[in-house]
Amino acid sequence: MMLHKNFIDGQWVAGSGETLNINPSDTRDVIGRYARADRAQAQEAVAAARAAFASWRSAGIQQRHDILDHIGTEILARREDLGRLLSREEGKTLPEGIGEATRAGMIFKFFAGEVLRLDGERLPSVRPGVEVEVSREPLGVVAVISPWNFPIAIPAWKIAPALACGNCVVFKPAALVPGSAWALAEIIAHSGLPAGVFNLVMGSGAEVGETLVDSTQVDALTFTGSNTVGRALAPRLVGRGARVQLEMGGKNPLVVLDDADLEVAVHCAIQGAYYSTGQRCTASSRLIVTAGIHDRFVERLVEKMQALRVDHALKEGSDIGPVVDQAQLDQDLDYLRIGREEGARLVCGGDLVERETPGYYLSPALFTETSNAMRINREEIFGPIAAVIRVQDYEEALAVANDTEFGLTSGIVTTSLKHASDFKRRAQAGLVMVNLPTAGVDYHVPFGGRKGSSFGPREQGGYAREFFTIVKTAYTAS
Ligand SMILES: NC(=O)C1=CN([C@@H]2O[C@H](COP(=O)(O)OP(=O)(O)OC[C@H]3O[C@@H](n4cnc5c(N)ncnc54)[C@H](O)[C@@H]3O)[C@@H](O)[C@H]2O)C=CC1
Ligand SMILES: O=C(O)CCC(=O)C(=O)O
Repeated sequence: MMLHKNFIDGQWVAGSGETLNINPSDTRDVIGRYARADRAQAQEAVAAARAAFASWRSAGIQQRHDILDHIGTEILARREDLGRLLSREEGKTLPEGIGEATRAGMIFKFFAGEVLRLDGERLPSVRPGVEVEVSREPLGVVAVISPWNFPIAIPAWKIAPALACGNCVVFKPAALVPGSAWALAEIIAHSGLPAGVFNLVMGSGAEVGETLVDSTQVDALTFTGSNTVGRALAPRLVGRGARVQLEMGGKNPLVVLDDADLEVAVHCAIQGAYYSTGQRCTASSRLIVTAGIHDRFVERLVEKMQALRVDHALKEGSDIGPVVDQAQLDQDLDYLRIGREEGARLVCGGDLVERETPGYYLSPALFTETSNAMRINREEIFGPIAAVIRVQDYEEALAVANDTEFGLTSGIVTTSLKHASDFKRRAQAGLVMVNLPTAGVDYHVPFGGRKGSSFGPREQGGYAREFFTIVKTAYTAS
């Protein structure tokens, strides 16, 4: 089996060890061998990025555009294969895997266009005879640390804007999903980028991640992952004057009001809570339902949940793939136990399921009779588990929705324009969804949360430039 190497300074290099990635739908299926970088290699990658910066920052915008556009074209041309690899490695279903690969291609295309749109401003000065220009410059070396749940889209929405703005990149993917990261790196490696502008170092957070965080040659870190890790890393970067952007967890509410269209409400709950095995930071884990529709909603939701097919991610007809690995499955099972101990009623699912292939299969679970104070409603579970909270009216629903330390996405299902408009104004979240699932976002508009979910400027869309560039104000006597 071929060893997939790290990519440093334009060269493919073996690491100090190897990682095997395993298919969570069939644990007998070893997908590949991936080089594991150590601290020294992480430092070499940073040094290569630093050395490449001077020329890349001044590379013409046509060259930058063409390279990013080419990467996007390649990803789109290979989206079926990339999607298949992604689904095999991460466990989301094949349509979801191909959808994610497509999104990654679109992201590179979008940021190719952004290269041409990185504008500045020219203003009159308050002093006669002076002109003011405001321009944007790249930061330097950007470290990209990404999680396992979106193995190609999240790296794409960090790497593409970083390069578009003229930065060099050192990319450390999650150890569970090196395959998608390597495939993306291979496409980037063949795109005509000068050596050192993009580097891949696969390895552990403790070794490679920590080295990037503490390297004085790294100017910025863009991180997506757990709240615990993100919160711990941020002060270290800020302390040495580096920039940091964090996207972390969510405990996203979906409010369902009495006047909701029942089918829309159930569709949003199923999509938001259980698709992608609930392993999305945008997942709806709290279903906040007013009393008049509560019983009908629960009954219809359970009916639909029972029809969901949990099976091998690559099998046709699978709605929900496996949980990503044993550790995440243990975490999910722990929360199922905690929910029961807290007095919540498990009305559906939560069972380990046996399929033809040995995998981490868990049936989607629904708790009812829960309160917002319970741990299952306060902590991010990151699995196919949701809880219904019964409320009396819209005001209570809104208060419960906002009563969380997180603030990534917040959804409402209603036919009332008044309540929808009010919710858009008062939901304490970075993203608000009306009659749509809380998960599933566009690639050309800002993405990010409030409170404990995010830190720093938004990702994606034109707003990404706020993080990946630094502003300069120049005064000229005319
Ligand atoms: N909000 C989100 O998008 C995500 C949330 N999670 C949550 O986090 C839990 C654990 O998942 P993990 O993938 O292990 O998340 P994690 O936060 O441990 O890992 C995310 C990334 O950070 C790296 N990392 C870990 N420790 C580091 C350190 N000390 N220094 C630098 N880099 C470090 C990891 O190698 C990975 O690339 C999940 O069960 C879930 O609750 C996980 C993935 C995504
Ligand atoms: O829901 C989406 O489309 C994005 C989710 C996401 O970024 C995440 O789970 O990390």
